[in-house]
Amino acid sequence: MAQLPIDFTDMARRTMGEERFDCYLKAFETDAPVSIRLNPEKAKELTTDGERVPWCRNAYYLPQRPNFTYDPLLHAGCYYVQEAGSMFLDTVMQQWVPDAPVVMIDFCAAPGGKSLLARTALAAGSVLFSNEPMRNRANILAENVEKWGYADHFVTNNFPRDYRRAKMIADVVLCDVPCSGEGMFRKDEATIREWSMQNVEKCARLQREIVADAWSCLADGGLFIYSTCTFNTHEDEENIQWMMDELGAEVLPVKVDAAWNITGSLLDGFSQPVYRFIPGISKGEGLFLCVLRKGGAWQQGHSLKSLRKSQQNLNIIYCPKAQPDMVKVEVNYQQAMAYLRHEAITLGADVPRGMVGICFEGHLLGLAKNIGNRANNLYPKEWKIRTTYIPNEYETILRHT
Ligand SMILES: C[S@@+](CC[C@H](N)C(=O)[O-])C[C@H]1O[C@@H](n2cnc3c(N)ncnc32)[C@H](O)[C@@H]1O
Repeated sequence: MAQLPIDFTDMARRTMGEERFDCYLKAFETDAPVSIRLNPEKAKELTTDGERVPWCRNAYYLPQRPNFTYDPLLHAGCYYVQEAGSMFLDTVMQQWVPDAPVVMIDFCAAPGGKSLLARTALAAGSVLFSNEPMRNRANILAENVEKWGYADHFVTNNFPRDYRRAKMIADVVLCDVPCSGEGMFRKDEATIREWSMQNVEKCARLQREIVADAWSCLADGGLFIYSTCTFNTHEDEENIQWMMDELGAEVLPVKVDAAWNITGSLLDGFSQPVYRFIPGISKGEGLFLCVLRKGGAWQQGHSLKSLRKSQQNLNIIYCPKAQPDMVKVEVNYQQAMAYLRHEAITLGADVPRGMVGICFEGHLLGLAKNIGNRANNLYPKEWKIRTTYIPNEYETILRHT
């Protein structure tokens, strides 16, 4: 592992305290836990035997990291591989998001883990806009959203200021802001090399810019969820203090279980409820999260009414489409992998010509045009898996209930 920067260890030891910091360092001697979240709309008959992630519905730790690329059910959107700490969002959504149709915007959404979780947790009739300003990352987000397959889930490629200019209004806003990534050090060595005190300060400034634009899109009485995957108080507590002072935000508490070992405020003199998952202390990688509310009375349905007009000014790169009626064809594991590699596949002689849906274990992978002696593969080229090796046997990650 790359050496942790001395400025980081000095600061983290000071803010976390000696005992916590030692637990955190010890975490580097073990691998990061692997966890997945099932899609309740698609994986109805599926489960897995791992230990449950206690703060999130439908979520499990796996005993080891399988090669997910070789599982067609991942590509079918039956589950998503997500770091467990990030799944704390589910507890927050259950406690604070109204059980009524709402508009939600996730301003920094790629690759999409929190957006997919949020879409699953929102009440029917809600609309979620998942935004990502970097085009290549927005395309990955759109792929994940399409595979997850919920109605009323849009992907945009804008900056938060474009939403402000479009006068978009949401009941719930999530800003999982770009950060210095201290919580990812165990999982991703590149974040260690990129870390510097200057970068922490640069991130803290950018985060305030994003938050200010996002805040202007929040309805009166609306909820604002701020999160980072870093531990330093400049990007965390100090930004929350700034939101309270400059934007008039009120911080809301979240009921948590003591067994989750969540760490609260690490800033002297700051006693608002904030929630930190520190590797070695909570079972996951790093997360900082705080829930805030805008003043004023929330009016149900108000934001949905103004949506049509404001969304015209956004760069929507994906909107959900209804699946056309078609014949579904079940394929075996080798055929499924060939299909996902964008190769032509041959279907049975009894399969009718024309557009067919290719399914693995009953789950749709995508479309093909059957022309008789072969089927033209219509799986999106950008999604194709690039592995040349395919295991002979299907190693299942999920099992039927
Ligand atoms: C921590 S990641 C988000 C992870 C995501 N929420 C998830 O759960 O998969 C932060 C994202 O913010 C994006 N970003 C960078 N600059 C931004 C800006 N000015 N406004 C909004 N998002 C930005 C990054 O490209 C990155 O995809």
